Amino acid sequence: MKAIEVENLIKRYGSANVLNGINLTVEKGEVFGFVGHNGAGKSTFIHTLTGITRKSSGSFSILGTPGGELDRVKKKIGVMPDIANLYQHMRGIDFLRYMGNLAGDMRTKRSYEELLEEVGLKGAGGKKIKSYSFGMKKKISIAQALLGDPELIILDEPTSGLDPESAIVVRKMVTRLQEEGKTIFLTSHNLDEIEKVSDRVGILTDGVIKKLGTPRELKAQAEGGVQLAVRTKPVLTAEVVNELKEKSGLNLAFVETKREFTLLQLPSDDELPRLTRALLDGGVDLYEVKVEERSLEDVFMNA
Ligand SMILES: Nc1ncnc2c1ncn2[C@@H]1O[C@H](COP(=O)(O)OP(=O)(O)OP(=O)(O)O)[C@@H](O)[C@H]1O
Repeated sequence: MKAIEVENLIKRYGSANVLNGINLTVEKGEVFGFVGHNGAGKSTFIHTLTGITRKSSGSFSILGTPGGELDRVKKKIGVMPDIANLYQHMRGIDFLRYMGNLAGDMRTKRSYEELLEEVGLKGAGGKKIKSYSFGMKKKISIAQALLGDPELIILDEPTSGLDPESAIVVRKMVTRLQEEGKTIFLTSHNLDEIEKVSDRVGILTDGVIKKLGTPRELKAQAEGGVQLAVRTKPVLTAEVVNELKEKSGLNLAFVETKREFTLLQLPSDDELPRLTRALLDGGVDLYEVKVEERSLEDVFMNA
């Protein structure tokens, strides 16, 4: 049984197809990172899968249950609410207990306090939510998604607005939840973070998933081969690089000079030994070569 299966899902708002035929399968136990620019439709996708909004057409199932029978499976899904939907007048701990009761959560008062601690809200349970900072509200939303021991946890931008230390706490939590066998579907605009925690990543562009794969697979698809930063004496100019290219027959491109480094592009790092030989044969002394990895950002920008 798959955690999420989506076939040709379309969601229209007025005449705009926000989701324009999404096909996706998320395996059980997977951490799936969903990325896309502002307004791409990530939240709309989550809202459709969780029954907050209705699909226009297509089909989906969650934990083996068709979208039309979502109520049967809702207790097994933990969704992080929008912070605007938190009960502001309640104390943090009371809010979690109240929501926990609704979700069939059996934990004791003490373990609600542990839950608060787990999301980085130790000692804040006695304060009213309206007095919480933005980051604290975000954390209690994450805690709400964990109530009732759900099998599938859906987190929409859990770390946006969190300080770096809190973001690390959340990332560790995601990894721990996966170790417990949970499936996690999360969105984030932080591509480094997505790469760190996700088994697979989907990039939503123009209403469809344009790129899908492990972070490694996606980076390997990035265009432009490998980028190298070489430190040489003398520092390489575009002219020297062109001469080198002609003499060696290497498919080499000059990118730019950054202080004592020259950035070069090669189709793949298989060509690196030939490049180093060509440099030495050309009377250039080589002090350092750094292969600059393609990032998910490169993939994202080209999606
Ligand atoms: N209830 C609604 N009625 C009409 N249009 C909507 C509604 N909700 C979302 N939209 C539109 O759908 C598009 C996708 O919005 P959505 O919030 O899903 O994007 P997102 O990828 O989550 O963006 P962000 O990264 O900024 O959170 C936007 O153009 C938005 O204006």
